[in-house]
Amino acid sequence: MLALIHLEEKLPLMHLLRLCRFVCGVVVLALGISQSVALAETDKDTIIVTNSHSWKPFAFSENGIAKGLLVDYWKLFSEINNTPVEFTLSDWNDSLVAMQEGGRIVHAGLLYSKSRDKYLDYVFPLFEITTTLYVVNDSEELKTQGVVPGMVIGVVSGGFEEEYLKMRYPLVATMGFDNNAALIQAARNGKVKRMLVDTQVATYYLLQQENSLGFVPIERMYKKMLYAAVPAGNELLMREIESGIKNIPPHEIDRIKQKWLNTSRTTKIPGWLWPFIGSALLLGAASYILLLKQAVNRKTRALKALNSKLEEYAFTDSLTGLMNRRGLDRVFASKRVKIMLKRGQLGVLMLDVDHFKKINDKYGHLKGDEVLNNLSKALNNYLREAVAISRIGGEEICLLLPAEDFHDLKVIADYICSFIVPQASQDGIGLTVTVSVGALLVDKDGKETSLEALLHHSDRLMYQAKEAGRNRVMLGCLSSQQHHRYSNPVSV
Ligand SMILES: Nc1nc2c(ncn2[C@@H]2O[C@H](COP(=O)(O)OP(=O)(O)OP(=O)(O)O)[C@@H](O)[C@H]2O)c(=O)[nH]1
Repeated sequence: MLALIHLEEKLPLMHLLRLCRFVCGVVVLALGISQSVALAETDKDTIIVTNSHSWKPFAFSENGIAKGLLVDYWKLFSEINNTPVEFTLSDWNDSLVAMQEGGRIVHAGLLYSKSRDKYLDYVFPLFEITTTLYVVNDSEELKTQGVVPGMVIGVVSGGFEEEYLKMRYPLVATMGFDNNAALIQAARNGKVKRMLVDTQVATYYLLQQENSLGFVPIERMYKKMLYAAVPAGNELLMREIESGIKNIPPHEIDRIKQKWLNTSRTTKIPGWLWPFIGSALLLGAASYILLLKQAVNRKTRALKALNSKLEEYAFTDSLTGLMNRRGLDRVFASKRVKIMLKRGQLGVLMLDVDHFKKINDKYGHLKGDEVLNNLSKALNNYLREAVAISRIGGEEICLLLPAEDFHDLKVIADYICSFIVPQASQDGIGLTVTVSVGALLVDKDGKETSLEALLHHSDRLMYQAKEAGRNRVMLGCLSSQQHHRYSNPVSV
């Protein structure tokens, strides 16, 4: 620099310009170097992540691929912090040896112990883990025994379980296995009767087996945190891991825990099962609705039939099957009768069996019933034109018939008395049936057209027929109150 100043003093302006260009070049070069240093800082080196290759569900190797809760955790760490990681899973002891060799290496998760403290710096608590003593399920004695001196307990070599037992139960013998898979296999083969294993690991392994109850947990030994650890003294790596872990959102950690710690055979439902169950439920519901609809329709039809039957019963006389008084009311209210009334074409006939009491007394009540039945059948069979044939009293039958005038009414009444009524007689036992009839022609001039009134007038005519000697017809017209006596040739 002194030399440069010296030059500045001596050289003219041209040289001064050249000097300026040189200084600028030096500055640009310096900037370039500092930039490339900064680039090297962001382009992070790969971190080796180590753990066991048989510690399901925390870390394990399947077909050469690293899997498990801790593997997912460190993959997430890598993604979020843009730091490449590489998994080197091995037997447990080898993973600890690798940590002792140092370098840019992280132990994915392990328990704190004094012996490990010598070569590890623990960074961050990751997950809680419980460790349980398991015994074979076939011995009640083993199940109730607990930990006693001299007993042999299977453990993973170099694992915290081994260290824990030696420290807490120095008189207990341990049988070491390279990894959890080997330990559990030995337990299942009957080589060890007791084993001290992390609860989550045992649950995961045992649930994969057919006979999951081969081993039972008898005592929870401890509950501790799993830590991430770096080789002792590597401050820079420790800080990088610590700040990187803090960047991981808690819900992502929960998701990973959910994925690995809630895994069991019972929850493994194949993907196709849900749509299948959905379709089956839909189909079931649709069939149920259809069946329900059919059942409701069937029941409605049956109910309708029953209702109409009940209705018919309500309008029918139970002895003769003729319509009763209610039935007569219904027919009288019909359009057909209204038209007949309007046109003056309705005949109302009141029939009363003569000396019916005598028939009952002489032949018995049942024979009296039979007479009523036979008379009803004959009326039904031969009076097709009748609008109504109704039994309205004991032996009283009322007929509504079309009749335009007295002549019509006379012809019909004659036909009834001389042809239809005798059908109820039983000549073999000397039972002759005759009736007295009140036959009312409802003239179109007639003002009073209620059924009550018509029955009353026809009844009066019928009683006149009785008074006149029975077995005869008394004709009458409502408007004129004219009565025509008509005698039937048949006599009692
Ligand atoms: N068998 C039978 N008898 C009945 C029934 N309903 C009413 N009677 C009987 O019919 C008889 C009617 O008698 P009455 O009203 O005195 O008249 P009758 O004997 O027919 O004499 P006249 O009507 O005056 O010709 C009574 O004895 C009643 O018990 C019935 O459903 N079945």
